Amino acid sequence: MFGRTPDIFAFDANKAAAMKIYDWPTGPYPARVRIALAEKNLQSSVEFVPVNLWKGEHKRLAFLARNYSGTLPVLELDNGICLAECTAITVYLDALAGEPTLTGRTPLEKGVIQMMTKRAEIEMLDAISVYFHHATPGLGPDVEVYQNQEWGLRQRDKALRGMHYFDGVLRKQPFIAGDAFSMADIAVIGGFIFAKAVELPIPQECEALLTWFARMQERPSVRAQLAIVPPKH
Ligand SMILES: N[C@@H](CCC(=O)N[C@@H](CS(=O)(=O)O)C(=O)NCC(=O)O)C(=O)O
Repeated sequence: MFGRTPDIFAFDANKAAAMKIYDWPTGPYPARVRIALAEKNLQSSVEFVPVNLWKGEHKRLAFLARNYSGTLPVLELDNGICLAECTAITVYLDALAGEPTLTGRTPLEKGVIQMMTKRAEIEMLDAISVYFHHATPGLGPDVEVYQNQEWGLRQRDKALRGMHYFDGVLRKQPFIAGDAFSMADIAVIGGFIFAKAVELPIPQECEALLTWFARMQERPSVRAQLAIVPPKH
């Protein structure tokens, strides 16, 4: 049905060195892919190409040709194929190098990790992003061409509810999707990064969530990402 596996699935260390990631080093979503790359020991296989969000470079035709949605990050393969969307990029990277360690090995693990990653986006990360773009100056007036403060504030409140939800999850299990670290944990870490960037505090009563985040920072991949100094824009 699918015929020959396309080249993009044939991992070749030399070819992989030609992979490019278009991103902003300290962006919350790009952080998800950077952490995944570190977890898979693939950082040396990619070239990072900065895209200045504050100048609206991600909304210019040249970039939109790489990602219709005009968001970062984008993974560009040496054959020109561009993968956008953090979850999709992580699934690709996890399958590219060795055994899957981030997206699940069994059908159930894969399903639960996908569900909890999407829930982390819907209930926390994306909600904070909407708050940032609609209820704060965001990327500035030249980029934020439409804002709806009420919608932004509603999404901020949704994110706070989401933090309580994940706190409840982590009172019953050590990681977001169960007994092992996964792509779902990385998505919630992205939520923490965005929450810090917009100065939205994690409620102090979310003790399990805060304890989990402290534990996540023991991972070299996470510690390294949080140590990146934001470049001037
Ligand atoms: N669904 C996308 C969302 C990506 C996203 O929103 N990225 C931010 C980058 S960052 O804010 O995390 O640095 C962006 O491009 N924002 C620009 C914009 O929304 O105009 C994904 O999962 O990759």
